[in-house]
Amino acid sequence: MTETLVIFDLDGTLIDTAPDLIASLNHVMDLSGHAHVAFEDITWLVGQGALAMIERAWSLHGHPASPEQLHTAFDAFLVHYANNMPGQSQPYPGLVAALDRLEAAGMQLAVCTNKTEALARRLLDRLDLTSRFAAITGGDTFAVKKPHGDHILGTIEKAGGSVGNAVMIGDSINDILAAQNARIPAIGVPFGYSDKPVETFNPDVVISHFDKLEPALIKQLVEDARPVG
Ligand SMILES: O=C(O)COP(=O)(O)O
Ligand SMILES: [Mg+2]
Repeated sequence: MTETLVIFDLDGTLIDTAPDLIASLNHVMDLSGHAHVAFEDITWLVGQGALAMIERAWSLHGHPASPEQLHTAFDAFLVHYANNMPGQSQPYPGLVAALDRLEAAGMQLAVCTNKTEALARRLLDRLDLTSRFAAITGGDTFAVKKPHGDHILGTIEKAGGSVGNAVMIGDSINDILAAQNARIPAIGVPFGYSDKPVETFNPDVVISHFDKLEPALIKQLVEDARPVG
């Protein structure tokens, strides 16, 4: 049997990236002459990748972007965001200790994010976390991204895991839906960026802090998801 695989979302789950995402987004808003977005808008803007974030920010101010404007803004965002990493972004409290516990219990770890794979790798590199993960996949790694189940299935395959022995942890509807679509258990975290409470997406369990992420919980979720008989 393969090792148990614990798959993490990135923005709003592993790492609190909001201040840097908002700073780079507002840099782009400056370039295009639009008003800044407020920090509180993060819950509505993040989750579908940077392109969607920029599109939503422009619409928020009543300036729907043309495809050309969107791509120019996207390129400027990527440069600004990549150049300023890691900025203020940091792992959520208790994360590193939780990763240590899972690894000590023989579990494997992976990242499945809608960020571009290059940005995700660069950020995890700068925070010295890359070597922890058997696979890191982004919104542009496959033909589809979360909430499509194939983003998770592709991540499991890259990590050398199996569908019957994997769990997804995330902060947004895309993470929970992707887990449900891939038919693996979902753990919700309430400290990230979601415009609705994570429990409304029906994850199997919600943990309020990484202190609660114990190997026994993961094993139980995998066990409960197994078909009877
Ligand atoms: O950057 C985004 O919009 C989404 O990123 P996430 O999938 O890691 O939450
Ligand atoms: Mg997220």
